[in-house]
Amino acid sequence: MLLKFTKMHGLGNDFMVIDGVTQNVRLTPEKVQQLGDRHFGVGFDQLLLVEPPDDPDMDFRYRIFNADGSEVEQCGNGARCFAAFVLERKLTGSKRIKVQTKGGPIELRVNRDDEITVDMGLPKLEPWEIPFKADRQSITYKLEVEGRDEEIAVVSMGNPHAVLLVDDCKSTPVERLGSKIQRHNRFPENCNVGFMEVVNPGEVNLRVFERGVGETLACGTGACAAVVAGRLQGLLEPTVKVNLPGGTLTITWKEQDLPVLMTGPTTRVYEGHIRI
Ligand SMILES: N[C@@H](CCC[C@H](N)C(=O)O)C(=O)O
Repeated sequence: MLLKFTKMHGLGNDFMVIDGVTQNVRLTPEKVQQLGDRHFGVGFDQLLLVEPPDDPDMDFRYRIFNADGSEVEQCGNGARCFAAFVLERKLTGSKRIKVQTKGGPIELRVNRDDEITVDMGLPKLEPWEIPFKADRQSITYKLEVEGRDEEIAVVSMGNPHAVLLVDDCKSTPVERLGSKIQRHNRFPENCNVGFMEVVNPGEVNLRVFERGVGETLACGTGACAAVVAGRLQGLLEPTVKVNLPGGTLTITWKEQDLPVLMTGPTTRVYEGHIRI
């Protein structure tokens, strides 16, 4: 079968986006891995599949696969690309798009063609919701890594995140620490690990070691989780500029019972087709 796709990115977090509304697409984890291979396939951090919704109140179903073939609950940068994709392909004419994901519903708002705000929903903080093994909910937890206690915050943005404060993002051993925390036995479904340096209450630097991929140039849900963790620790203002290696996102989280809003750009790189 000849499969049409679009290659896109959000701040260098790159995606193969497939229209599963007008094409009949069947993917296995092995197929996703082959397509995700940067030498033998298309190459991407995540594959995004647009499908018709199961829920009549929603406009689309948005499925997300990491490059290792695992299907996951949420992808923030992907959500912005998803909105640009469905508009460009005229799968919808609406600039407010309701999307069903494995991690819960989200709403996409298109401000300008190249800048999209996503209502990422409420962050979840109870340990069982992450999931994270702990007796009770707390703002931070001690986690033993390499024989030392690291202080982490845990947040679910639909998908699981650990967030650590660091003095200097650039010199942090993101891959070494990230891979240990990601697979720590207190995270039964593994997690994405963010290393956040607070520049001032309105700006942070962030690097994220993503589950199923490794360090990426940007992680939208990671940026949301970092701002939630920083706000809960009294370090950040309601709106924060999050500088990632691939560029900057604006994250707003005003209050506990309000959703997290993420604003940032999307880029279409090329369109292609591949025999699968
Ligand atoms: N790049 C993403 C997150 C993708 C999913 C993540 N790796 C996971 O396994 O949960 C983003 O922009 O949020």
